[in-house]
Amino acid sequence: MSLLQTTDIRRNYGNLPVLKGINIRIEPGEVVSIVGASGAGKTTLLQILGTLDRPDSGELRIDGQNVFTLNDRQLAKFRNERIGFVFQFNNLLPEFTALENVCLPGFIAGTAESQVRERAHELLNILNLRDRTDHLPSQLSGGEQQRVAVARALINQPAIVFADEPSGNLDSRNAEELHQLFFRLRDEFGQTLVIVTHNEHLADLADRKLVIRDGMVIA
Ligand SMILES: Nc1ncnc2c1ncn2[C@@H]1O[C@H](COP(=O)(O)OP(=O)(O)OP(=O)(O)O)[C@@H](O)[C@H]1O
Repeated sequence: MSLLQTTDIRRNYGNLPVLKGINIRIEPGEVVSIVGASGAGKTTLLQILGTLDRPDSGELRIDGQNVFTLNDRQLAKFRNERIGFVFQFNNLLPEFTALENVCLPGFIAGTAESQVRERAHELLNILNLRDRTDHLPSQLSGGEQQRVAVARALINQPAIVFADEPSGNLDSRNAEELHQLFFRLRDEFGQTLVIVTHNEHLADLADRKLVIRDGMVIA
């Protein structure tokens, strides 16, 4: 069974059809890029795949769960436990340290504090942030902040991670480092990732590239 499967997902904004019947499958351990012109519907699709938005019609299964049959509370719990997110602007909480930011989704999930902290340290080590655990976001470089956001996305061992323009705000060296990190997570941990990007190099490095045009997957 695929890790993620959509059936005829449609989404309109008012009378503007933005997604016109999306059918995709994503297999465990794949890095899939989503590309397409501005306004093609990439972010709208990613928001729906990440269960942050509901489609007007169609079905989404993640890890065997038909997610839009869940009510909002059940869906929020599913999202917290099974899905990780990395956004262009990392949304780290400015008054919390790197370690605390990484721990937060683990605490929300109700996992034992000692277990969450242990895993957060482990992730920060893996992401080469061992010396940055007690820094506030403002005391970190853009690349470091984004790696903290990746650690936060991984704290609950999600089935899948969605990233929307994750390197859009980074210089080319930091962007390249972040891209290498995504592939390391795939290779070392079998992590599944779906990445919306305008970065052609990253899009081409992915195991598979989905091209969205005018609300449809054309390749
Ligand atoms: N909340 C909203 N209300 C109304 N229209 C919206 C809303 N969000 C997106 N749209 C419209 O839906 C279409 C698709 O937007 P979306 O953000 O998904 O495109 P995109 O492919 O991610 O573009 P970009 O590469 O510029 O980020 C656009 O025409 C956009 O104006």
